[in-house]
Amino acid sequence: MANEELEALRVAITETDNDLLATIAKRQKLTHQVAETKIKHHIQVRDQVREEQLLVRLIKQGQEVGLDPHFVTKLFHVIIEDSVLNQQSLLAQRANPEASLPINRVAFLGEKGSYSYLATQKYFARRSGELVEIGCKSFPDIIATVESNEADFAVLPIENTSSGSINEVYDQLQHTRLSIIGELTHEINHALLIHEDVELGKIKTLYAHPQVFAQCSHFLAELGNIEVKPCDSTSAAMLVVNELKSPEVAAIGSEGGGRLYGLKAVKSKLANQKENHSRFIVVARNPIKVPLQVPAKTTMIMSTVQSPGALVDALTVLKDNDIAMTKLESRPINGNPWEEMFYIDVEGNIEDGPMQKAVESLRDMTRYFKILGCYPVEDVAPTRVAVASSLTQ
Ligand SMILES: C=C(O[C@@H]1C=C(C(=O)O)C=C[C@H]1O)C(=O)O
Repeated sequence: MANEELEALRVAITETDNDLLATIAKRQKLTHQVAETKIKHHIQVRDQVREEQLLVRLIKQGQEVGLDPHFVTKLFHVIIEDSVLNQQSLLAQRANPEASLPINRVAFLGEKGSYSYLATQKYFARRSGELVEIGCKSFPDIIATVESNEADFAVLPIENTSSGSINEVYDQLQHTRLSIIGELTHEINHALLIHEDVELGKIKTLYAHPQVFAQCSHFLAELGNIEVKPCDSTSAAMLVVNELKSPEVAAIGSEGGGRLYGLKAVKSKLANQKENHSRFIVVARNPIKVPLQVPAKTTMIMSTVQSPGALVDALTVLKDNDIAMTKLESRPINGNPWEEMFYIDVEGNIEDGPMQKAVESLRDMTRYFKILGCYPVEDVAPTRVAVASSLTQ
């Protein structure tokens, strides 16, 4: 009897969920039309005034039907983020028809289940065309695969909130002819993964990528006397544990990835930082044009002349042109001891006037200067509304 009652309610919930999906799909189609209109009339994709107005109205209307303002705000932040990213992606694809391929061959580190694999899936979900995944063993292999035209794109992790910059990838960028055409941030939730058929006993050996060990150093210190074995990728670590089927071994990787290898997660959130995210870049053989209606970022590398204040002078050029720097990184130059290559991320489109002026000055005053790429910003900062005040309106 209780079961029948529950079943009937669940049928009604299923129907409501289906209606919700249909409504969200309808909204998405409308925002697609909005993007077409913005292309035609050269209007900026993001309109935070409009977002604020709609959030205030929805919070109020939600409250009238008994919905918590925080819930409504959170829900619509997700919906708006998706809408903005889809519109940006459409504009970028229209501006670069030659880069919109029927088949996207994408190189990444590891195999199915690695974090790079998950990031690849996420980035290419918004692009048209079929996805062909090409798993690689190392960062140089990934770059070579795109340079030799065996792949069209590569997805590479560049920095992580727990372990910082991924130097190996920065070093690869110094020598490649490839351009950065996109970026994305992906949550990295490290879990302890063991084979499904074994009981969690005394783990003696842990398999993972060296980056993972770096991000989980506090957890490893707690574990004490355990042998850590570095692998080429998190998916390679999962494969080893799957094959060994021993209660004494475990891998660290994503829970979803582990499932693909018959592994279960027995502990999660293992990284030193609670908020553990990685930023990935997407590279291709040719640069792309970013429409001026889309927020853009530009990455450049340079080595300055060896005189006091040379780096300060270079950074002053950015300041004088009102260009905001979002990241500054330095790496040694191979073969030139004690000389540094600076990697600079700035907000701005390479086709914008102030950016062109700054680039011209930087080319003149540095020993080496190269633009690594200009690409759409994937980070959609949520529009904040004062929840309490909107309720009193
Ligand atoms: C859909 C639009 O584009 C963006 C997305 C919005 C949304 O999904 O509601 C609102 C404003 C814009 O930032 C729009 O301009 O109306």
